[in-house]
Amino acid sequence: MKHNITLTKQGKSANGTIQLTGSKSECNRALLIEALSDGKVKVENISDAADTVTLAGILKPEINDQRSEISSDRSLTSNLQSQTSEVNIGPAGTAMRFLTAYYAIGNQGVVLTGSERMKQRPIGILVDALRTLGAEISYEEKDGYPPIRLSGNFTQKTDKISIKGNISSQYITALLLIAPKLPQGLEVHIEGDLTSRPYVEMTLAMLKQAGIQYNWNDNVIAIAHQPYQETTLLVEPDWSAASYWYSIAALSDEAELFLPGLTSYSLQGDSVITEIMASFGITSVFKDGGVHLKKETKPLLRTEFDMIKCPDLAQTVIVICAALGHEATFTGLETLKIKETDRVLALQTELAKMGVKLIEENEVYRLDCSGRFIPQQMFVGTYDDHRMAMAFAPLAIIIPELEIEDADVVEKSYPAFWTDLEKVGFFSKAKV
Ligand SMILES: O=C(O)C1=C[C@@H](OP(=O)(O)O)[C@@H](O)[C@H](O)C1
Ligand SMILES: C=C(OP(=O)(O)O)C(=O)O
Repeated sequence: MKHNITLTKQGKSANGTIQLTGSKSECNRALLIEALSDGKVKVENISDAADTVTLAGILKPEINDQRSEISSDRSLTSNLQSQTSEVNIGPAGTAMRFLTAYYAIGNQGVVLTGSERMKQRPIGILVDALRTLGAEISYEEKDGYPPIRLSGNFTQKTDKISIKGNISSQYITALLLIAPKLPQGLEVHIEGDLTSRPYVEMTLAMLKQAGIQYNWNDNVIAIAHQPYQETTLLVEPDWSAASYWYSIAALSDEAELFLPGLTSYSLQGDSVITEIMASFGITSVFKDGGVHLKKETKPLLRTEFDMIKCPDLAQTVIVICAALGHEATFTGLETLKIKETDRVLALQTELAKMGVKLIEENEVYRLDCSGRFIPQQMFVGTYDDHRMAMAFAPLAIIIPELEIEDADVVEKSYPAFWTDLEKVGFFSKAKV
């Protein structure tokens, strides 16, 4: 059952310490590496993001028992336990792509499926690459989209594949994660531009931590067949989740927040939020084992933002600009249309409720704040997208009564979001 909440905020200051959950992206990679490592790799600081819990439950059937008690109707379960062959990963895109590669080279026949939205998120580019490698995969419903059937028969036919880089980096990560297990290793040739590049860098850095050597030259990444080394992968808190705290700081008159565990040398590309938010007067000081955010008043001069390396920050930054009435242009938003929802359309629809337009011209998006107003009340539609809920929630600082649709949507990456907000003076009430 979906339920909405009304969010209000007392005062315009935000002070406190917020312990964020582990990075969903790091955890999902770590779980795959662990599963492929023949027991050599362990994972520490596992995230409680629903997407990660779902993936862990599928890859580590022994924790399924515990999960069945905590699972919500959103985190769908794998039925590996009951020995049937359908694996349902719900709305977890990264997990869908990684498991496609994992089962493609395994010896277990499965049908891999997900939420209704997952059935609209393309997977054909990855399936084609895996078929070229030797996997047997067919589509159960619509060509190019989940659900897919993986036969469990795999004989490597080639060690070189070409793959488009501009649709989703997750396809490339999925291939790199299985590469060390392939008898002939793998050379991935990336065609055209590579979107979300820091996520590929994260994959390679984590493989390296697990003892895997690679070579990245121009558009070719090569990984030989090789064993994993014994190691423990320690997951850092989630920088994409941290972005909402930067947003709260930016919209407050006064803010001092401490986010333990975050580092300046993060594997997560979304740590670039520190640089982006410096332009909004938020300083980030790394000390005491985390990052201290502080609001300082300074003129906001930056007007161009390229989100191609950090697409998950796009909603956060666009909503902050809209809230501040700061006109800016945004590029690198192409992949937003195939995420949890069409995020461009969702932003356009919701920002229109405060008179702000996001106008596209030749892949450049201009935020037009000429008709902007601050309503007394606003209903925020969230479209099954956790980032819609979290990017708009800070608006409660400036909008007296904010209603947010389907509050549980945040569970996908940040289940404690609403309770964390209460620590700094937000108040959320179930809407009846
Ligand atoms: O590899 C990952 O962990 C992710 C890659 C990005 O996707 P795309 O490469 O599809 O942009 C990002 O948006 C997603 O939330 C997580
Ligand atoms: C796009 C996202 O996730 P995924 O692709 O894993 O569903 C996200 O968390 O913003």
